Amino acid sequence: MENAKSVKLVLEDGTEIQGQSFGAFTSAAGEVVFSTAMTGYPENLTDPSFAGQILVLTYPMVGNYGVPGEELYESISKIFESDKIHIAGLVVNYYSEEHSHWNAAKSLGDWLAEYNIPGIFGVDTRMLTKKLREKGAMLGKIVAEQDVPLHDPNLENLVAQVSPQGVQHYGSGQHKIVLVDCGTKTNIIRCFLERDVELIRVPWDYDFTQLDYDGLFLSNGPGDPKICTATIGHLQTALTQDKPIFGICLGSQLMGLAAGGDTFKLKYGHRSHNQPVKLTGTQRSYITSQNHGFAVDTATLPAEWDMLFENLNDGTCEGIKHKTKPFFSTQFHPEAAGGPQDTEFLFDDFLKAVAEYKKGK
Ligand SMILES: NC(=O)CC[C@H](N)C(=O)O
Repeated sequence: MENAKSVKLVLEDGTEIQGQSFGAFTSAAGEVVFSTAMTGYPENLTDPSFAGQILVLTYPMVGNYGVPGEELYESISKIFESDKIHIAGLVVNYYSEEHSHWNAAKSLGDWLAEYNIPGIFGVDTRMLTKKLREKGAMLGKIVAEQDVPLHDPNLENLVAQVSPQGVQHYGSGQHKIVLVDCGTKTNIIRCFLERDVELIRVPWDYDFTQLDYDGLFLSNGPGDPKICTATIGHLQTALTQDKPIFGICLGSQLMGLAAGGDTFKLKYGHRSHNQPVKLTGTQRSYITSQNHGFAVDTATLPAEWDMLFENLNDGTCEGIKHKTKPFFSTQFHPEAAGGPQDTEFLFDDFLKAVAEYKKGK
């Protein structure tokens, strides 16, 4: 892009990297994390789990396929993972303002500018990623004209910021599922609506234990799971009952905490579309889409819980399950968007458990 203004990326260890501005010419601070996914920026940027984070994309050329226009399906987005961009800033190597794709409606830079989100290009993202891998995810900022202080988004209740205010209903299928929305990706809603489900979407701190439902689902979401004490409290009540429970990503961490286990912050997290996981007790592995900075500490799980999936790169917990009750979770994203859809069958497994629970009632 010609005539782009200069901006810099500053890390908490003092590193300063000069680059050029695209998107909004403004300053922003956050936690700097990297994703090695090769595509999927429309999905990633609108995933509420990225709230507060400055995202570094290691794929060298970004923007080529532009950004699609909005289309609605059952009053939710058909294309994006929520109704706005959630990242705090974007860092890329080569930015392509020029784009070409059958459903592109605008450039990535124009889309970022619409939401007042800064981007910086011309950064050696591989050098930067090596640094983040060695030192761990760091606080950082993109600085345009005005300097801004560093701040740690994980100290804030980000879930409260991205969770909806009220209750919404979708679908008219036979299984009544409560979705606790801690910042859900819309593809989770789409995955349910493609199945035989009536969905009741409730805010993160809503007391769903009072509702009449057949199965409980806990969504993904931003920040440190330990901040969601209200959700953990309601979940503890649900764990004393027998209705099936399924959690994804933050939802998995909340299940681990409610069960009495602990979570910890990974050095630099897992963010990509090709993370291998192994199903416990088998030699079966799956390639999964992931975006998380925290994980359940398997060693702290109570005796009635097991690790369900293990990450084959670093051995960390990628899901848990109760030994006797129909409660399970994945740290990865079976709904994909972006990434491989190989584990979408877990939605069917959950609904099978719901049908069995209803039969046995
Ligand atoms: N995608 C998610 O739900 C992320 C969960 C949590 N915020 C983490 O970073 O680990």
